[in-house]
Amino acid sequence: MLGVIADDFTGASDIASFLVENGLRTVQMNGVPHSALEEEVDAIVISLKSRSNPVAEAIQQSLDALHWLQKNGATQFYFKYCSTFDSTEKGNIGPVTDALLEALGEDFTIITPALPVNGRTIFNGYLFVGQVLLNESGMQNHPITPMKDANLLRLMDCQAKGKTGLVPYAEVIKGAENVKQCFAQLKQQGYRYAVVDAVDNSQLDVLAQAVADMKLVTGGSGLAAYMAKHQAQGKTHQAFVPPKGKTVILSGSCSVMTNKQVADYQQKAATKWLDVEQALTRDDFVEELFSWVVKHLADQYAPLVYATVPPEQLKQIQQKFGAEIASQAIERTFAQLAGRLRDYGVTNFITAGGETSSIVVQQLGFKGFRIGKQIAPGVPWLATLDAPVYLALKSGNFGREAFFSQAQEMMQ
Ligand SMILES: Nc1ncnc2c1ncn2[C@@H]1O[C@H](COP(=O)(O)OP(=O)(O)O)[C@@H](O)[C@H]1O
Ligand SMILES: O=C(O)[C@@H](O)C(=O)COP(=O)(O)O
Repeated sequence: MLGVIADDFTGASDIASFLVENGLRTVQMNGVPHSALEEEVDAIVISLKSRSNPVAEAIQQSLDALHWLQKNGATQFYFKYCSTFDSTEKGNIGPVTDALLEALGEDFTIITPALPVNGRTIFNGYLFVGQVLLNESGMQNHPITPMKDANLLRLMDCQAKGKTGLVPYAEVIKGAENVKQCFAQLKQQGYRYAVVDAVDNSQLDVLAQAVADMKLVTGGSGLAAYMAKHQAQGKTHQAFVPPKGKTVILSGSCSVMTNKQVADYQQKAATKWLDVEQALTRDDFVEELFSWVVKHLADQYAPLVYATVPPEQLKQIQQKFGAEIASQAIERTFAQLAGRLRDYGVTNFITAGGETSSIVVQQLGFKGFRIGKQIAPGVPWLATLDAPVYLALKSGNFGREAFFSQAQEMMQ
């Protein structure tokens, strides 16, 4: 059984959706569960909010997740992080990978954020988004993890204990046996991690075969899709769509794509900006947002509350209030608002942004999720295991311009 440790909630539903689409019976859990899993499944995904926590906390959460997965029957482990890496030279991917390797008694793994279906590819160890390098893609302006370097070897060398090598494209296309030999050579030369090039899905297919016996694999959801395909051997599962119900959209991502999605939705529905200053200074601000949402719940399209701003405005806000204070105030406001709306009877939540989605789901407190139909690659509908509540957790960069209306048009 495959045990996945995902460093945020959008990332968790992303990988879970690809596992299901490729035939594995999968559940997604909200944090490390307190009891054993009763269902019989092929894969378990644990959603953590560990991407930008202090490193010791991220390690502890990840090890707790590993131990729970081991107790619940997982035999191979996947550390899922963002396809845009979202981890600067001080980030958690290296230290968490080291801790997981150590706990499993292993000394080698791979680094593969590639997700070609969403334009994330790796060539000569550099991560591209579409046709540009990661650090030219808009990710250099990310509010929490500004990516100023696209070289995955350099990023890992700054973060992790060991040395990082490369399996270049020319070697990957020679096939799985050759890739395994490259791993063996790198290991012999004292490397602990291998960045593996992948410019399209066929390299991920090769790589999935090369890592079939690797105890710990790390990467984005692209490789996991092919690992699932090989494990499931042609099985398929029916994915659900959510029923129509009271719906709200909460957007806390400032990515290029989310900015476009908010602009698109402003032409279609009632939208309200979450002003950081008011979030910081007014005790009744959540109540005001709540009343505004309630007023629009019967509209044709659901109301959207958004903190999303373009890079220039983000810079000004961060200079005025401090980046951490601003982001915490926004996350707190979204979490409280989501809680109020759930108590009021809202059943369908669409959230944009990894940190934003994570805090909202943690606040709502459901045990876990079944995985439904994808709205866009990597963004499925989720049904909670505990109540008739449905969520779509959209990674900042995923989906097309009309994502928010498309998600609602799928409801039956
Ligand atoms: N207007 C804003 N000013 C300052 N910080 C913001 C603003 N809007 C969003 N943020 C913060 O930026 C972060 C975005 O991260 P996240 O939700 O993970 O989005 P993404 O998926 O694009 O990475 C959140 O912590 C959020 O609170
Ligand atoms: O791999 C991805 O790109 C996503 O699954 C992901 O990790 C989402 O993170 P955010 O962009 O912070 O939503």
